[in-house]
Amino acid sequence: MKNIMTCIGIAKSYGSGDILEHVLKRVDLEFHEGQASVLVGPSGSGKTTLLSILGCLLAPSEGQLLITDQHVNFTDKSSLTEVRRQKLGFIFQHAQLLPFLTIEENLAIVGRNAGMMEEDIKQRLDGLLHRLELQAMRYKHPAQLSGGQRQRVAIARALLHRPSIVLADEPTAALDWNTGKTVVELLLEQARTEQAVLVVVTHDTRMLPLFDRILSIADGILSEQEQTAAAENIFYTQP
Ligand SMILES: Nc1ncnc2c1ncn2[C@@H]1O[C@H](COP(=O)(O)OP(=O)(O)OP(=O)(O)O)[C@@H](O)[C@H]1O
Repeated sequence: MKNIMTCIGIAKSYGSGDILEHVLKRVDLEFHEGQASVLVGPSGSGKTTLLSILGCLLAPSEGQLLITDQHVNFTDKSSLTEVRRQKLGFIFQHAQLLPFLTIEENLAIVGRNAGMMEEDIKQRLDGLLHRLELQAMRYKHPAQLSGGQRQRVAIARALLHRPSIVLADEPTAALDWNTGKTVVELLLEQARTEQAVLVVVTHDTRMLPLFDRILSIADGILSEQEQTAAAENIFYTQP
């Protein structure tokens, strides 16, 4: 399996002097194409911090991030924007669609930012709207959609430009369990179809068995749990 993203000795601290907080101590990780990881840990353990570094939104204090064998230069703003537009897709807790644009326009803008041809954008849009059962929403505005429908649009938007990495921060936190599970299943299915690396932060341990690997952060240290053992542990310990 092709290696898409590598963290080498990534550390992150906030503050300075006596109030220096070491949120991530040393993260060494590889992500392979088509691999879906879930990132868990207590509140404040550094999940969003790590996801932000992987998404080239936040510079690490130490270490290197490689995306498709290229070192990410966190001091070069224009190359960071280029990496984000070409290689990354994001999904947040709230879909964060542009309210004054239709669903079609919200999606097309991502393709244009990535430099795709209009014909390619149209074909890609048609395909994703069909796969995510959103055709009827095409000319509607975000406010006319339910929370689950908006998150399905957010999945389409994250995938439109064929990114090699898709990052999702609490994508189901604003949804009920059934809608949230459907959204995560769709996200997993679509990311696997596209052979993209998927990393999802969630507090919902019921989602864990759906993923290929479970990454857990505690006290600044990231560890990987065996999928079967972790899933069994969670099922037996849940109230
Ligand atoms: N910009 C910042 N400046 C200073 N400290 C920060 C900043 N961002 C995060 N932190 C601190 O870093 C720690 C980790 O925060 P982070 O948001 O990454 O955790 P998290 O695991 O995603 O938490 P949650 O599950 O509650 O969303 C917290 O103690 C937080 O207060």
